Amino acid sequence: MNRVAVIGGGAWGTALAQVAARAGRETILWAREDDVVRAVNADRQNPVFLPDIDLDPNIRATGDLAELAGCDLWLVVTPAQHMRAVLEQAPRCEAPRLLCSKGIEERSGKLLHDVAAEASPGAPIAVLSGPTFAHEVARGMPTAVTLAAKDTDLAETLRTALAQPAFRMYVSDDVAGAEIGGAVKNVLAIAGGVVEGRALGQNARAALIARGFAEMTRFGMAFGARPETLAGLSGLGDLVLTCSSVSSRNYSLGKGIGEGQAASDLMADRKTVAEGAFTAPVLARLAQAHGITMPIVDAVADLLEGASVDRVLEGLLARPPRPEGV
Ligand SMILES: NC(=O)C1=CN([C@@H]2O[C@H](COP(=O)(O)OP(=O)(O)OC[C@H]3O[C@@H](n4cnc5c(N)ncnc54)[C@H](O)[C@@H]3O)[C@@H](O)[C@H]2O)C=CC1
Ligand SMILES: O=C(CO)COP(=O)(O)O
Repeated sequence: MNRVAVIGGGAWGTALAQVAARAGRETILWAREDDVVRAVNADRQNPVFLPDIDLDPNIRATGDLAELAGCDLWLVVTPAQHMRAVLEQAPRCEAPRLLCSKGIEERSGKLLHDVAAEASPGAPIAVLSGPTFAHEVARGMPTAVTLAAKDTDLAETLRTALAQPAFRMYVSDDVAGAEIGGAVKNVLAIAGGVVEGRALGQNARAALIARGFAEMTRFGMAFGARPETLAGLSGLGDLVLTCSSVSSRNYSLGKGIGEGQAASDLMADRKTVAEGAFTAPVLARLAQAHGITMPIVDAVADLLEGASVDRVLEGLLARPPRPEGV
């Protein structure tokens, strides 16, 4: 695992390149934007997606996917909706793919490990997920994540290659659980932002986190996740993080909606990705198709389509009472 490729020069890809370089790996960061490649190589900075952070000299950027062919491990950090296309353009090789993006592919309804398996036949797949704001990880601040692979030897090998005292990796074999937590929390973080933007109060925030977690658990259990994974770093841990801070792009999007701005205006011209906006419609669709009740997710999907905050809130508060268990 000496040569590590990071595919995606956004905030999270750049932060993970820091992690790999600090672990002593020769690290190649593939970025789509020429100005990112230039700035990383010339100035050791990524001013476009992760400003004001000095990057490790062991990171070299490239805009050429062909250069990744000789790498021993690929960290895949594209936005979820672009993962398939980027992997299909990348050279064929059987280096393990560690998927670090969070989402569900909108058009197929597939989790990202299924997308990656189709786009990179023969390559082993693992997933990294958890409460990880990129700017904190890039600065070396203490962080813990879930690293999941069906093959537990692979998970251990990847952990050994990347883990550091301030980047703790907890291994698991629950790939679906790790992915579902990260995908669903992005949608719930938008709702968390609406609570803030509408000044609905701290009680409402706590209710949202608890009832949102019930929705995540219902969905996860139906799709093969284990409850302890959902209650861990990649589920509840990340839900708490992103429902509490404007550092979350999903939360900020929801905050703008709660303050009365149109979701379409907020989404237009965004350079950074708010994955929850793409996951919400497909998650709502999958839940409906499988008879899983997810009223908060449905509410977020409606808000993104332009429904009024007051009407959506009224609908949620008028739901008939039910027993608390999930
Ligand atoms: N930023 C963070 O703190 C964290 C992000 N993630 C996840 O990592 C993934 C990537 O997010 P960030 O690095 O934050 O991105 P970002 O929001 O910083 O940057 C946007 C990224 O999208 C890429 N992009 C835009 N259009 C594209 C296209 N047509 N094809 C391929 N790539 C395209 C850009 O090149 C850039 O890398 C997302 O799934 C996100 O949920 C996960 C954990 C933490
Ligand atoms: O996934 C994240 C932290 O774990 C980042 O959240 P946002 O994409 O909402 O910024």
